[in-house]
Amino acid sequence: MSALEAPPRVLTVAGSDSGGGAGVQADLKTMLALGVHGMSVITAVTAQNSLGVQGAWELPVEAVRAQYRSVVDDIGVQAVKTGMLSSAELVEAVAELISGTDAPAVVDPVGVSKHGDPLLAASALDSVRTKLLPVATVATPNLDEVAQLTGVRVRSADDLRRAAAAVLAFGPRWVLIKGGHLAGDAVDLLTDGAEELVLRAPRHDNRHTHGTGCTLASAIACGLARGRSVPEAVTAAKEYVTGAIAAGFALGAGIGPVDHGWALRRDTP
Ligand SMILES: Nc1ncnc2c1ncn2[C@@H]1O[C@H](COP(=O)(O)OP(=O)(O)OP(=O)(O)O)[C@@H](O)[C@H]1O
Ligand SMILES: Cc1ncc(COP(=O)(O)O)c(N)n1
Repeated sequence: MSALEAPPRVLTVAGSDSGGGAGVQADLKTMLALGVHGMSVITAVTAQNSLGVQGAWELPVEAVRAQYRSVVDDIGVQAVKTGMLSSAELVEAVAELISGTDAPAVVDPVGVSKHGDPLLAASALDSVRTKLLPVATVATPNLDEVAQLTGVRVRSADDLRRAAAAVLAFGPRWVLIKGGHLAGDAVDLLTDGAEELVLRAPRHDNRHTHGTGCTLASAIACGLARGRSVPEAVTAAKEYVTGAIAAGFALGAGIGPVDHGWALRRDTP
């Protein structure tokens, strides 16, 4: 890239995590580490730290729409990533904005935080199923989100295919079922119903995993913005998040963040 050439642009539509480990903060750090220009539409502000979510405040839908239009109409995007959307009204507004944007969308259907604090109203689940998933290029639910959205409970890696089929029925082009909450290797399944890719990484015995899901989805969006195929982007993103988990560090008294900067330091003695 020459000095005058702009990097690919990626937009996150997500909530703010004051502790800097998940949400918009994780997304922008991932984008910096992966060499794209990161931009944000903030949907909600959370008071959050290593112990949990102490408060959450949603933004008005017109503030979300205005941020999105400001970015897309002037700067333009090569990929969009969504995270915490909080309410049915915001889910539906964001789905409509994405459907009018000519760029791939990675949808992380964030339901609850690692500590079990709700980040999406129960009344918004149906809008996620019927409005948001159909506009996703890739949806990246974890096992709790799969259960909430489809009723399918994954107990072992053998159940991942059934979970993927249930999510694909809502209309995303691809689904990545994240098996990070299972025991043993960290196994995820990517499929579009025809092609299938199993992504396996050794489980790192590290409790500092705050923000894994946000980081993975953002890294996928970075790959798509560079013009990579979905399997290529997901493979590279899995490698990035695995390294970030291996380097996760303690902060505060609870669960610390993954290290978004690990790949930048990889070649530094
Ligand atoms: N201990 C671990 N070691 C290696 N990889 C892991 C570990 N925990 C999770 N992963 C991987 O991290 C990625 C994110 O998966 P996870 O299931 O944690 O998502 P998530 O629950 O949405 O994340 P979060 O809890 O941050 O919202 C997946 O690729 C998963 O396999
Ligand atoms: C604003 C925001 N968005 C997403 C998450 C999910 O991340 P995690 O499950 O690691 O807490 C979060 N905690 N906060």
